[in-house]
Amino acid sequence: MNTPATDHQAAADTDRSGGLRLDDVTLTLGDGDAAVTALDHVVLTVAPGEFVAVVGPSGSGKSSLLAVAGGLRRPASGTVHIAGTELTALSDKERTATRLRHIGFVFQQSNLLASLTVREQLLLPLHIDGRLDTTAQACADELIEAVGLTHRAGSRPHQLSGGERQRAGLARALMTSPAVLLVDEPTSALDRVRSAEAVRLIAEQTHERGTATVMVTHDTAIMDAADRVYEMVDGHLS
Ligand SMILES: Nc1ncnc2c1ncn2[C@@H]1O[C@H](COP(=O)(O)OP(=O)(O)OP(=O)(O)O)[C@@H](O)[C@H]1O
Repeated sequence: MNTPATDHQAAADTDRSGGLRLDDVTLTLGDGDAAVTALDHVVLTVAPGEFVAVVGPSGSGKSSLLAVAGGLRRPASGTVHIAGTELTALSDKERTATRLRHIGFVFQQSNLLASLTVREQLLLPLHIDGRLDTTAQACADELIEAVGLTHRAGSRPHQLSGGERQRAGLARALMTSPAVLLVDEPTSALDRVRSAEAVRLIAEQTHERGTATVMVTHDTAIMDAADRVYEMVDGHLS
């Protein structure tokens, strides 16, 4: 596979052979009597091009799982590997650099910047990084087309529907051609039909671009598109 997104990222020399691996990961939040075991000896491997869904009720540890997998939180014990790199062995600075380069996040709220158009949202990180060349622009246009927003490329978030904002958030997350894509409850703002569409699009992009994707959700109705489904209960993954 050789998409413009991967071409563009060639310089980043991501080792995609690794995907995502969590080994015996435990996370405790809070102190003393208020301490909660948010992740309890979690083991999870997601291969490149694989779409894994994690389903669980509120408070079961889904957001904690994404925070640890994405290097936003350090686990109390266990290891996290991303694209062949042990995230848990890195300094804070190295971890941030690895996160920016190799991990894409799609949040519940799409977190788009109000003043920017869809196309500008995708190009902003490269602009800041001084890497805004024609390849980057072609990559942005290709991703915008892939998520069906070409006709909305010049629109700002307030001019978009909830589903369109989600799709813009997905395109933005894919812009760095991440090895790992972490998706938090992509459908909370959407109706049934739009939810199914959003999840199908994530599955399609995962398979096409070879990302190792984890989607957490409490919505059991949207799991059909996933290659594997896990259940999270009280920090346990099974
Ligand atoms: N800062 C904190 N201090 C103490 N406990 C916390 C803290 N943050 C979260 N928790 C607890 O950790 C557990 C896991 O929380 P987490 O947010 O990962 O669950 P979740 O499955 O994502 O929930 P939701 O679906 O409601 O977002 C919960 O019991 C929660 O109350």
